[in-house]
Amino acid sequence: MDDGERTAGGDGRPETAAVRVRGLWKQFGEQTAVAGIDLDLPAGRFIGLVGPNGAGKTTTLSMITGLLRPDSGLVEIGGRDVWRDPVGVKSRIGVLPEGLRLFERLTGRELLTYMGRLRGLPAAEVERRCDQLLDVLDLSAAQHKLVVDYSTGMRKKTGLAAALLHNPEVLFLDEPFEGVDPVSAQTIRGVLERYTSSGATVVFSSHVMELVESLCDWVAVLASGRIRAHGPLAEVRGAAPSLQSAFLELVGAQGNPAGQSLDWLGGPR
Ligand SMILES: Nc1ncnc2c1ncn2[C@@H]1O[C@H](COP(=O)(O)OP(=O)(O)OP(=O)(O)O)[C@@H](O)[C@H]1O
Repeated sequence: MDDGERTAGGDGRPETAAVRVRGLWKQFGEQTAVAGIDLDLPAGRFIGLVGPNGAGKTTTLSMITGLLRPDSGLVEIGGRDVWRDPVGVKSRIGVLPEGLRLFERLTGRELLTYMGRLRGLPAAEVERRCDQLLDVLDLSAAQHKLVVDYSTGMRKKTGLAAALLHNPEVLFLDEPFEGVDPVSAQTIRGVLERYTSSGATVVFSSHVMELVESLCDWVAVLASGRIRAHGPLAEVRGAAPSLQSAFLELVGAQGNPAGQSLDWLGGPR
């Protein structure tokens, strides 16, 4: 796509690219983590970035969101270059990174208030949005507890609230459901579905195919630092019975033959 703005959705929907990636490359010493990615992520979609462990998902998302400088390549969000206009881009995106670090000695409420003020929102608006987010994410009862005492799920939900406070156009989430119980997962899911139904874009990485299949309407499959397939979910799944089977075929996973070398396991003790 030369202008990078209109892309064919593949399911009959003409689409605007929320994120445009060209020739993205990252090397760590001898290890090529991301090997030349070209991708247009359509706006208003629930997008899953899937791939096996070590495929390059976190590295890709970190480069797209301006957290890690690529060796080469271009990333544009809403038509703005992430590395030439970092402030312009960062005001329009929300990020829930992997291994999220929060200020442990603030309460959940204080943390969100701080983030909202950093984003330049007026104090009254921050308070209003904090009330609503804490309520919707079931964090109201814990809002005056220190973050250091929060569980994994509470941390993810706090991170999500912080990423949503300024009402970004695109939300990037690295493994948002990892370590989250089914109740919290359902809550997070509801918030994200509501967010995308208003025309915003969610991009999240995961290796849990069932989750991606049930949430996303558009997927990109990454393996060994390269895009193996991308497009509307139904198109990527093709004739395969599930995204999981399509994924295994795409990433060429023969795997280890079910641990056949573990001849001692389960034998006489
Ligand atoms: N800072 C780093 N230094 C050296 N190698 C790195 C670094 N970050 C990532 N890598 C390597 O780059 C490759 C891609 O890693 P990345 O974390 O992006 O994969 P991933 O798809 O997010 O994996 P996972 O699903 O296991 O989180 C891996 O081989 C990893 O070991």
